[in-house]
Amino acid sequence: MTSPILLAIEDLTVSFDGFKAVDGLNLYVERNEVRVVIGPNGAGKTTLLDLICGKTKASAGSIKFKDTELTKLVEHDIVKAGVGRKFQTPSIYENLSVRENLELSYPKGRNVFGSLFFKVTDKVRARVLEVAKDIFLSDRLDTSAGLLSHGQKQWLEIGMLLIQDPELLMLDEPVAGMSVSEREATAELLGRISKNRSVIVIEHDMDFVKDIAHRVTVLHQGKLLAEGKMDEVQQNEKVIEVYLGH
Ligand SMILES: Nc1ncnc2c1ncn2[C@@H]1O[C@H](COP(=O)(O)OP(=O)(O)OP(=O)(O)O)[C@@H](O)[C@H]1O
Repeated sequence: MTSPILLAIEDLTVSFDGFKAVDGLNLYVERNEVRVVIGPNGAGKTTLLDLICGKTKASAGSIKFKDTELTKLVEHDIVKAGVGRKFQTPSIYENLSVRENLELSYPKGRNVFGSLFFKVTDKVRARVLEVAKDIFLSDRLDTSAGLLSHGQKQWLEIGMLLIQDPELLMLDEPVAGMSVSEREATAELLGRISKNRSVIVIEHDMDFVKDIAHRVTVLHQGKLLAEGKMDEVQQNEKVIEVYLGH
């Protein structure tokens, strides 16, 4: 039987000049789960995502993704293993169209021959249309990405990850700067895409967290402060003291 746990983090620690940004952390994310990580500034949330995607190397501990130990892999092998990461600022190609951005992100576009020899096959075209629909950009396929609204750019970047079909998708403050209706659409999008993948989201907007989280992990000073359903976490006195009460 397949394990319900997709990502198992154990005793994870990273020190920067003796300062532990993540300190002995244990975290387990299930398949098809939307996990939101919250906590005050400097709690170690971004560093945690950096560790999972290989941008930062762990000082100690383990990050198991299915049967693969990620701490031993370099960033692009972690992507190939099925982990996608979206940073806070969109990294789309502004002068290319939405369609071209999605085509370039299709996994074969980055094979041994590089994108130069990449052929846009019917299969790729079909997948681009499917993803564009998922991210509400079907009618913007030929628009230059630079002309999209801030929210649409964020969606495009999510689409550029989705087209690679990652089993784990990590998003750092995906709704920052979005309008209310864009936030609602993004919540619906995350609910839909987590039907067949897990999603880890760092977020400060508590209304949005309530909308999307299956479970919430609260970090404080690099350590796990609390974990559970949103309503449990919201009533936790330690969480109110260090974060929600502020
Ligand atoms: N490469 C680095 N070198 C030194 N210190 C670092 C490095 N990366 C992060 N830190 C420190 O680690 C701590 C945790 O930072 P991190 O960005 O992970 O916090 P965060 O929870 O994401 O905060 P925020 O909500 O402000 O984004 C901070 O004190 C930060 O200054």
